[in-house]
Amino acid sequence: MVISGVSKSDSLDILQPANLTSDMILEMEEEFALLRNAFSKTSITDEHIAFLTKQWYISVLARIRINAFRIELVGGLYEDLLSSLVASVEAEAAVGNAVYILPSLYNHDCDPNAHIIWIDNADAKIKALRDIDEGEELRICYIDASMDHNARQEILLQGFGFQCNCSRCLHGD
Ligand SMILES: C[S@@+](CC[C@H](N)C(=O)[O-])C[C@H]1O[C@@H](n2cnc3c(N)ncnc32)[C@H](O)[C@@H]1O
Repeated sequence: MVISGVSKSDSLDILQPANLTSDMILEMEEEFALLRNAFSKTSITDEHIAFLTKQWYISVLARIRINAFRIELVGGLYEDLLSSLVASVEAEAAVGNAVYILPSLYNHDCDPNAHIIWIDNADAKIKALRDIDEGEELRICYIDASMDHNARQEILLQGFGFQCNCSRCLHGD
């Protein structure tokens, strides 16, 4: 999970690539003001909430965005789940977003060997998509892997802030 490090000035870009409208910025500012206001009404001293700056809030939202999973509950056969790769499922199917400690550690691969699934409840389970060698890193796919090389690179860079080092991308596929 990306939880440490100094937030970069481009956090805001990673937060909502391409779609960051002035309304959304306004909404974030309102949420931040609400949060600060809530703290200021408690007996917590200013010194203890000195960390609570707008930049801190934005960096937290950015980290949540990078690490969060869109939960799509799937009932039915285990085998059917293979067809429901993360980003290919319609947004309407999502029941919420969540950050999980362990699943947040999985790196992305455009040819993943594992997939996070939700069956009946919000407990995240990992399903192998093929035989996995001992010691092989488990990697999931953050996006729709059926897109072409350039489209995947762009989404991963703009949306998740990294240049993909998976074998498929390194081979220009
Ligand atoms: C959800 S975290 C995954 C865990 C992260 N590697 C860690 O150690 O905390 C996502 C971050 O991992 C890195 N990452 C994941 N998949 C990657 C990939 N295929 N190529 C390069 N960096 C990747 C990027 O820095 C990305 O922002």
